Amino acid sequence: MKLQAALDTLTLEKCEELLEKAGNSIDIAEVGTPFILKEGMVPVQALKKRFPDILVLADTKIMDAGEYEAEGCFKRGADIVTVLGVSYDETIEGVVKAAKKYGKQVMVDMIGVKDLAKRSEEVDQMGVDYICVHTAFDIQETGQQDPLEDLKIVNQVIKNAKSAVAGGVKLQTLDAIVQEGAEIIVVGGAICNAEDPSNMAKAMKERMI
Ligand SMILES: O=C([C@H](O)CO)[C@H](O)[C@H](O)COP(=O)(O)O
Repeated sequence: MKLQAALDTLTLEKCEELLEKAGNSIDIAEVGTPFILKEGMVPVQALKKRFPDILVLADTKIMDAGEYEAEGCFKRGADIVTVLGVSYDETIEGVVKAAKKYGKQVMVDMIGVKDLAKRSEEVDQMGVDYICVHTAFDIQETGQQDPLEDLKIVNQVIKNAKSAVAGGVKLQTLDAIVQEGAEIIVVGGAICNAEDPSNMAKAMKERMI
């Protein structure tokens, strides 16, 4: 079970400080979508160079030119890229093609997917590595989506890919997710906004088996 720290709001300097202090607990450093929108691929390149042993995920949320866009990320050091589950099959297949070319990995972000079971079954046939249920930041407070329930749906239908979960995961909600099982647990705000981010990352990783 891997801990993925979603780096959405910290400066590159703060991200490096976090990985320096808690790198043993963080399996995957996610350069989050807001970070990429602000800085492009610069943090992906910088983190990969400084922490070659930590997997770097570029949270690009690709949904248009799959192969072309993914290739640009892999060339710049990303180990994993994200593509949206609501994309056309051709886009997801293009990302998979690029990943195979570079020996890298693909995470499909199921944010906004209406029929999670059906789409997960479809995506599971496309050679992707991870299928990630994701409660969008903008609906986390509404209570209309439960990451744990979504994870159960995906775990029931996948045969090839591994599951991942993202969106509002906190120390208090971690144990139930760990019990259900997911290959990757993505945590953003609960780590980055903690009083001591490195201690929080360590505490969360300790609870993951
Ligand atoms: O992908 C993310 C979000 O859409 C911002 O782009 C986050 O990295 C992901 O949701 C995890 O963050 P938290 O919800 O803060 O744990």
